[in-house]
Amino acid sequence: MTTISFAKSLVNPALNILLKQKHSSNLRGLPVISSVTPLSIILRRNYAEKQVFERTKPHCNVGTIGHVDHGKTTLTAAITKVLADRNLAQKKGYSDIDNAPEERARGITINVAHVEYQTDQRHYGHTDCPGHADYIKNMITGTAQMDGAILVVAATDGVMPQTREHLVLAKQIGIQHVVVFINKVDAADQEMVELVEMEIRELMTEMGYDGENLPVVKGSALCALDGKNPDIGADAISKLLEEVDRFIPTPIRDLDKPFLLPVEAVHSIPGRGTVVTGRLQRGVLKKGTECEIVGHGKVMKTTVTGVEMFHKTLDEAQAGDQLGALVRSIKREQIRRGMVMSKPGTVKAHDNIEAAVYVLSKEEGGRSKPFTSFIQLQIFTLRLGDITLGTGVITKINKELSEDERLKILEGKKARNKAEARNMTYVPAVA
Ligand SMILES: Nc1nc2c(ncn2[C@@H]2O[C@H](COP(=O)(O)OP(=O)(O)OP(=O)(O)O)[C@@H](O)[C@H]2O)c(=O)[nH]1
Ligand SMILES: [Mg+2]
Repeated sequence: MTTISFAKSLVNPALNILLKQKHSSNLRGLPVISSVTPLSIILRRNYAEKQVFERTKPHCNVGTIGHVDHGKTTLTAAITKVLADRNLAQKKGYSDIDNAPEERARGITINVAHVEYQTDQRHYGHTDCPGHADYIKNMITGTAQMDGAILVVAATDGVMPQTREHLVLAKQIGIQHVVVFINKVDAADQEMVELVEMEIRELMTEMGYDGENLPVVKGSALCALDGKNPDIGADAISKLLEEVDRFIPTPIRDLDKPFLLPVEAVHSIPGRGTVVTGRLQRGVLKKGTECEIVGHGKVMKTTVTGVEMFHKTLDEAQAGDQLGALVRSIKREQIRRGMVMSKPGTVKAHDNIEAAVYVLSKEEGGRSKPFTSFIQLQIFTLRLGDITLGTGVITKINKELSEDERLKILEGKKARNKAEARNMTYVPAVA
């Protein structure tokens, strides 16, 4: 762990780095990096037909993570199908979830997608994350919204690079409860499935989870989706959901604190106004509430004139809800990702923070080269207590450089001249 300082960024070179702990805070206008949320598209389409959301069960946010093509989206679709058969969800087809043209063309998930379903116990918001290494920032944003995760591992492949990487990230983000689904058992023999289970339990232990005891469910999302082989299809999905209900606790939400909503996306609804979407991080948000939108050097006062979750209107959103808030007299262009919506006077913007960071090693999907002062980083999700933030530049790394280290930087052509190199400090990627 190394202490470094961040300031506002000018550019966004990609880097996998997670802020773990806040030492002092000073943040202004750090954009929240996030992905397009289909929730907002749903909101746009459905704002007119308003159903009312009734909060009859505790709400929990889960989602699917894992290596590319292991079946996360198929599983998400299968869950909605199995629950739709019990009137607990609206069935979502595979193409309803991966619905961007590029996703369809490439057959991979790029943006996270949010779907909604219920079990007998709870109401769920489910985020389907992309597995492809190129979209890791979307995965991080998606995972940051989860209270627990479903790790999908294909029995045909076993543990693959993003299985490991997603687990490292989930752990760093603070996901304490992971249920494993070994998928594609229709295409693998029994021996292989058992080997994969051993492999994944070992990996989970290595990552600091209770690998021996955590639930591992085996099945085939595709069979469930196609309504075939119920023992590995629908029944396996039901078993998975039972384990999710049992193993992932409903988090205790911070309902008493002033509300705070980091802006994930902003949309304009013709005839209605501007809608801000995101996950309410703390407090409750009611229709008619006065609020401030803070960040990027601005503080704007407005009133929330409507609140929605998964197409339905809400009288009151609670911490943990993935919502859309209609705001009065503010144009879409005035609000950007990176701002937060909060109770007036409770949040101040800063442009400097000091933080302890955990830097992913090359093996964990991070970089192999050292960081230098003034390097500009993209920090996909920063969890500073309650705040989720975005991009930054390291202005100072509090570690002295040895002569060798300085030379290494020079060789790496990070410094423009020797004088610059002498003033640089650097931190090696640590495991
Ligand atoms: N045989 C078999 N194939 C499956 C199963 N589940 C998914 N697949 C296939 O595996 C491929 C990838 O499935 P996806 O659901 O797109 O995988 P993904 O993990 O969402 O992929 P990314 O989001 O791009 O990382 C598709 O061709 C699916 O039809 C299964 O249970 N059995
Ligand atoms: Mg997918």
